Amino acid sequence: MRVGTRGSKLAMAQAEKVCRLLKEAGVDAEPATIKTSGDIQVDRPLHAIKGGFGAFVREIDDHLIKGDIDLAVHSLKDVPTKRPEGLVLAAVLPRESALDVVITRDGRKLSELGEGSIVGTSSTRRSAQIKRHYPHLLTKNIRGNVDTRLRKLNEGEYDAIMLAEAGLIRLDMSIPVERLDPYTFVPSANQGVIAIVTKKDTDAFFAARKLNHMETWIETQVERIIISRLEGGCVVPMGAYACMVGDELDVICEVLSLDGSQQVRVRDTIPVEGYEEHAARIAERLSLAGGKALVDAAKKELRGVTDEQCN
Ligand SMILES: NCc1[nH]cc(CCC(=O)O)c1CC(=O)O
Repeated sequence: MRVGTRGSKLAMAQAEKVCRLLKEAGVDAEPATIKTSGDIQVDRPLHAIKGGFGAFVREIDDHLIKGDIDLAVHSLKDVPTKRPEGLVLAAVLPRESALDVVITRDGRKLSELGEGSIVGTSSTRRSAQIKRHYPHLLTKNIRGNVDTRLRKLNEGEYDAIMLAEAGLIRLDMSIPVERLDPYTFVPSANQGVIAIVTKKDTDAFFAARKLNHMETWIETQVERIIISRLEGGCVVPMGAYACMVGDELDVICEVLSLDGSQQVRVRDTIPVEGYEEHAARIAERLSLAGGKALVDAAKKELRGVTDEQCN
């Protein structure tokens, strides 16, 4: 089985992990790196690349459809909820960490940074959350892989950077971080989860299925139902996090205005049984409480901006 992925260090680490797990399950698998337009045009800002971030996933999907590869490995949060005809989400691996973390040069926490300190992030969700919870801080776009971001932090261009803890874990980087409370800084839907996409009902599909982690599947489906109902896409400041405890799910979701001045959130516990309908109802509550209006306002303001970086 050829396991296709982008050429970034993180993507390759994810594909290697899937290959290792497939082999342990008795399936012969090897990684196949695909250079996407984003990897080729590294010197251009991401928003200048046609299609933005979702384009990477679509390019890999095209190779899957053509049959160049048998399985595609992605970060689930980058995989749009609408899938091309014939392709399916076959499996998700156990969630490593849904949390966002903050890294500073001297180990200070976000709350210890002085007035006007600059936090690097390209996610509209993260910058809206920082503006809301720490209005004295500034946010500034940052691009590049984790190594590049750390270098920019160390060179003093930023006082802090905020990113997904899962990326650091997958790259085996043990650096001191501040782990942010997910009920304050609600993570992006599906953050910290590796996904395997295949053609429907193929040998590759059934092979991938063996790796599926049911608890993570249910949590991430709840999150996907919520974000797809709000139709925010990848760039709107929105978070959704579901955590399964026994036969219940603790769910929190929120939408913010781009400047963080407005925030609508819903938190509730729902039963695992019938989770699809319960998740849809939570989405409806978020929408009616003003979430939909915030999504539409943010989309309008962001018109023309493609998914520069998924939330
Ligand atoms: N938006 C890009 C992206 N897609 C997946 C991850 C991290 C790994 C994950 O969440 O699975 C990242 C980087 C980040 O948000 O810091």
